[in-house]
Amino acid sequence: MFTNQKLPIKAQRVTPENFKKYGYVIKTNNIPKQAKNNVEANQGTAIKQEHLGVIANTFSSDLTSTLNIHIFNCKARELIINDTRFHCKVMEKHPYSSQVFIPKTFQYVEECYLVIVSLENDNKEDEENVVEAFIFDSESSVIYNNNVWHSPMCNIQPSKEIVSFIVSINEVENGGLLNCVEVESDFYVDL
Ligand SMILES: NC(=O)N[C@@H](O)C(=O)O
Repeated sequence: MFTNQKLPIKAQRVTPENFKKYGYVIKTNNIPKQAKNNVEANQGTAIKQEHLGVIANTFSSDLTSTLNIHIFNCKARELIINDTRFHCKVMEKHPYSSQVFIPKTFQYVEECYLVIVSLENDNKEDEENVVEAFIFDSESSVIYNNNVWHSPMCNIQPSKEIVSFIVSINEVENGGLLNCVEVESDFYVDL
């Protein structure tokens, strides 16, 4: 799975295109003038940018799942080698729900958080996953598709202040592994 990565993974700046196979990137705080998904709303008092992402719910219909809202107040993560390298020790996934993280900071932060992802592979447990890492600014939200492996949220902002994220995810009460599967990992990401 994630304990035999040969070299540190080099993080890249995220775009909707390079992140597409893992989920969605939603840029807030900018109203693209000619975006194809702009529509007028609220009797002309708002510009709606619609269909920017999907929060999937693939729980079995015989389970009661709820689309919950949480806030994760994420502390700055420890970075080594002059704040350039992150040691990823845990990966997790939500088998039956997407998960969205919407950051809130008091000012723009170019390198705000690190998203480390990997697609579920159908091969054996002992085969290494392909992992990619992306740097998000503080005006970009992330939606992880269900069953996409990801590191627990990783605040890398240089000021070392807490970054609060509004988080939404479908969950089954006391669902345990139905809601979240965690595995040990041991690899490095270079910012
Ligand atoms: N993704 C993340 O940071 N953590 C959550 O999935 C969680 O439920 O802990």
